[in-house]
Amino acid sequence: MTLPWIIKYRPKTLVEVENQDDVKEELKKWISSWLSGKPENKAVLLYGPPGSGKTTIAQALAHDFNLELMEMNASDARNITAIKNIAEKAAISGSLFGIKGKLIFLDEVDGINSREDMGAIPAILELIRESKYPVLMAANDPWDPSLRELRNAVKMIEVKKLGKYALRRILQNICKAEKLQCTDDGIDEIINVSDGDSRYAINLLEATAEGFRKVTAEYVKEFARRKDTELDPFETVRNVFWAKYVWQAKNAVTSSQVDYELLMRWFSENIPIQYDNFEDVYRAYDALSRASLFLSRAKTVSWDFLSYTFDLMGPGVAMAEKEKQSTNWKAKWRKYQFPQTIQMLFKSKSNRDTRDKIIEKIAANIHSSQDKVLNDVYPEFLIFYRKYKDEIAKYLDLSPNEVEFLNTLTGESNKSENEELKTNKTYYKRSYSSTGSNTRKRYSRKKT
Ligand SMILES: Nc1ncnc2c1ncn2[C@@H]1O[C@H](COP(=O)(O)OP(=O)(O)OP(=O)(O)O)[C@@H](O)[C@H]1O
Repeated sequence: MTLPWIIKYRPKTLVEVENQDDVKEELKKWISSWLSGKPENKAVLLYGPPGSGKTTIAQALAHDFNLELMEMNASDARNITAIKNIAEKAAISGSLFGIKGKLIFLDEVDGINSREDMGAIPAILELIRESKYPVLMAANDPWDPSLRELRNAVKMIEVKKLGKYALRRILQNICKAEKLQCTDDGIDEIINVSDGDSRYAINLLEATAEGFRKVTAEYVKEFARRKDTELDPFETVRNVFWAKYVWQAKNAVTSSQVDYELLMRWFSENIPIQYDNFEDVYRAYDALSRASLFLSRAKTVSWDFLSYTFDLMGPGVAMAEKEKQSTNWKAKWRKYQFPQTIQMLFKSKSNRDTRDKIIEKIAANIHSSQDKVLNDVYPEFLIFYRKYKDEIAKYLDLSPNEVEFLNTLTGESNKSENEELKTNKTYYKRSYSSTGSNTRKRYSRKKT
């Protein structure tokens, strides 16, 4: 099975984690204080730049102390119900079978927007107070004023970005394990452009190896970081749709810094915009729905499934266009659209209440949970709504307010709002709950 290397080579134990000795020592002391029944601090917040190893350290810590890691990824950490849910479980001492203790891990708490996610921080504070288990958190930037109370309630531990020597060892070990020809200048080039971000460095090594079967400085430059591009979902989506070959599409998704779940919404929104042929649209949605399935399996069963998410979301969506097989194929330029569901996150509370009412009605009609409807059904629902407005309004018994809301939402997107969204990097950051807990933090993810 081909696993992304960031997952395949993620250290399992603290000993395997390069450097970060102070962090490891402090964490071991902290967990030991819990095990001795006198916890020094109820919660710890690990903070440091992306790819410095926060998620990796959390997982290795749980492994070494034989603790069950109860992870919440970036979007869960913004969801009050999800936090309360985990808090309830955490308030009960002893696990179901009394074998393993637990370590609660909330990734990317700096992604919480105090205005939009009102209640999330108080819920986390309550979780810390009530929990019978240690609560570990991670953030890139914990200095936002809205996180002040949280900072006061935890012990803060800084995770510094990895130095060149550590990064070199990580990359060289992978080259050796993969029996890959990596020149010294190739590794140097990766280290230079990665700026201490090990996730980026490993992804770049993998992308270069996959594209060229050899890692030299020259080849690495081909894939080198174009920061803005990577953070830009428009670019990732375009690179996938315009990929002529499987490896190009795969590279576009694996090197993107955009959160996987978010990326799925982008594809979901833009597949019918990019593809004209109905069968291409069908194949692309089919691949995307399978990607979504594997992502949820990756999060709940095993991160091994994550590689399928990459393959289906990138090459699966890209190769859905049959015409690509012809020699005359040319990429079609299209104006991509922001996912409607993401735009909603930025709208006022009353709008969100209206949306939630609609979701409640859909959920009741299809006998599904509201969470499922929001994540899996709602994006497609909006596409169908454009076509079958009247029928849907009648069937769901929508109020005039709800109809107006849906009409606005499915009409022309608001330019200034898009600009605002474009600058909100929080939503673009790949979470490895996606891979990390993620992925994580993502795929997320986060989340490898
Ligand atoms: N100290 C380390 N030793 C060995 N490998 C590491 C180390 N730190 C990170 N890595 C590798 O880099 C990958 C990314 O690290 P990780 O996801 O833990 O970073 P992070 O700090 O949680 O990033 P983010 O803030 O973006 O979530 C891991 O999958 C692992 O393979």
